[in-house]
Amino acid sequence: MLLEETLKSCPIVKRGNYHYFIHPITDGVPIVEPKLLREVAIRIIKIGNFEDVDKIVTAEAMGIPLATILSLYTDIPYVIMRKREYKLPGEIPVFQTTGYSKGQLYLNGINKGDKVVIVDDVISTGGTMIAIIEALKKAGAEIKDIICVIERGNGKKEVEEKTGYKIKTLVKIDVVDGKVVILDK
Ligand SMILES: O=P(O)(O)OC[C@H]1O[C@H](OP(=O)(O)OP(=O)(O)O)[C@H](O)[C@@H]1O
Ligand SMILES: Nc1nc2[nH]cnc2c(=O)[nH]1
Repeated sequence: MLLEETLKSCPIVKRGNYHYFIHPITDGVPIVEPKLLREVAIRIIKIGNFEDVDKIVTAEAMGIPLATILSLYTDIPYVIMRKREYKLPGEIPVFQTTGYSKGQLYLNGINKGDKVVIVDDVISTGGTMIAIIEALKKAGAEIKDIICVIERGNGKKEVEEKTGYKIKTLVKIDVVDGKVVILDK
């Protein structure tokens, strides 16, 4: 499949000590082909539980194209957790750490009792997913499903153990000797 094929040949750069892979779905770089975006969206819809869901939730920045195409396919509106504070009433700030960055994420637009599906492009350390789940719990949302396109490292397992939520992914990878390798899930 195109996702796996394109991952195997994608470039790796160092961000501090972190070996960061660069791929159209996770970076928008160098170019996003519609057939790849479509494949990924259809695969997410096949494994995800979008029935009776009020809102899709994602995090800035690279969850946005995914949430957009999923919203168009499912007719479910979406909410972006932004890195910028808007100071709207009820805005929920949470702390986000990744393998290479630290910052805040801000949740708006979720009402108590909303049924939500979380989508993101990649789960690595799991720091971002912990922040998203924390914000949604504070907002009183009901998390119906969590889907990330790519998993690497132990983050998925750690988040599952810590939060009790199951996280679905399309592909598991590792970065070995400057290359992406596809792992069995
Ligand atoms: O599991 P983690 O270690 O937290 O990594 C996963 C996060 O890293 C990327 O976001 P990033 O904050 O780099 O923002 P970007 O989407 O703007 O690249 C990606 O979109 C995930 O949200
Ligand atoms: N593009 C990209 N996004 C990430 N988010 C967390 N880790 C990574 C990575 O290695 N590459």
